Amino acid sequence: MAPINAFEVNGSKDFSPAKKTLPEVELENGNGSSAKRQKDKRSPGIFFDIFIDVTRDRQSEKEKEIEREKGDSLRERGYSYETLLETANYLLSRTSIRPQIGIICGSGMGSYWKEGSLAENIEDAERFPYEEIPNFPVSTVEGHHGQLVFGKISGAPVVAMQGRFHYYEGYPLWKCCLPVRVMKLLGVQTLIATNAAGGLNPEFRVGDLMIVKDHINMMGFAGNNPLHGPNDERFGPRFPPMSKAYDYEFRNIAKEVAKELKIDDIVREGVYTCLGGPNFETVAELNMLKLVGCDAVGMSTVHEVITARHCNMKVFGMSLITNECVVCYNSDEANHEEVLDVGRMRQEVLRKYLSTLVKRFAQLSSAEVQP
Ligand SMILES: O=P(O)(O)O[C@@H]1C[C@H](O)[C@@H](CO)O1
Ligand code: HPA
Repeated sequence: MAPINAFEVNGSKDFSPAKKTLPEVELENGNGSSAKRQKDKRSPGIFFDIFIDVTRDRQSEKEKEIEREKGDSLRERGYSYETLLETANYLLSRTSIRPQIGIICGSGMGSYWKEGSLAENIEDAERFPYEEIPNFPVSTVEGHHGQLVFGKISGAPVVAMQGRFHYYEGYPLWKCCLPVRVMKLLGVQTLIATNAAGGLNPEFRVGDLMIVKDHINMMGFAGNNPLHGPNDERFGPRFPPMSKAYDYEFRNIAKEVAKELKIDDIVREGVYTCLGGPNFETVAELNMLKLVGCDAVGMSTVHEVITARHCNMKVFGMSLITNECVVCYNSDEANHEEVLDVGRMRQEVLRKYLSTLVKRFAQLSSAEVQP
């Protein structure tokens, strides 16, 4: 039997290369007028002019309506550039800190308890409870502090979220990520997003730290994305690339620093994914996530990183592996207390590691702006 030729479809052979130019098409606009009709010599001049004017008026009315709706829906969502600028200006008028780095403290990293955590060790700290910040959501997770902390870490000006917003709390993704855009308007150039996560990679151990190399946006597969809806170009483009989401240089620095601090035996690198929560995953779900290349699973971060990259912030992601994911039916079940306990046990290491990283990232950024 003759081998099947990939170019042979339904018996016809076409080996010609793809045409470089596209065939001309006649475009019909939304109101039914077309270039052809405009050129139609048989149309009586005066009626034709009136027809064109009416069409043009209708078109500009329609455009205005679309613009109005776009503005309204953004306002309704409390997410307009102007609204977030109001929030950023409120904060800037109450603190002298001009943060360069934004940090989101995950479940194991100071969002639940004060003593010893990174967020509690910020120098010259000025704290803003979320409920006092205009247009800000409030934390509903029990035990989350829910405050923005401005100050310095190793001399670098920072703002830290002590408690984040999760989708499972009932907030839409854009609202979970609102603080990231506020950070951008505060002048933040680098986002450090941390989280607690279950380890899927069989080589990971509880208490390991995973530098996030990439993510899989599971919720995005179903169309749930923080950038869904009208796009405001002042934040970023309609179709942002996401193939360099986690900064390569930051990841290398994190590996170097892990060696310097002699914690490289617990520092890993891998792919993070986020599901909506609040339930922990089924065995079948975890097996599927493993199969598609996820090393750790959590309930946050992915949408924050998408929002940060959309507005051109550099991103570093770090997961604390708080539990081994249960991938057979006779193992113990995951629970939130375990997540918090591991966070508490690792907080000293995390504080040291992250504060060194803040210092190095800040040095890198200031070196980049030198002429
Ligand atoms: O805020 P993160 O993503 O660190 O919190 C994880 C996910 C859930 O909120 C919680 C589960 O224990 O930890
Ligand atoms: O196993 C987990 N699954 C989802 N989120 C988590 N956060 C900590 N551990 C986990």
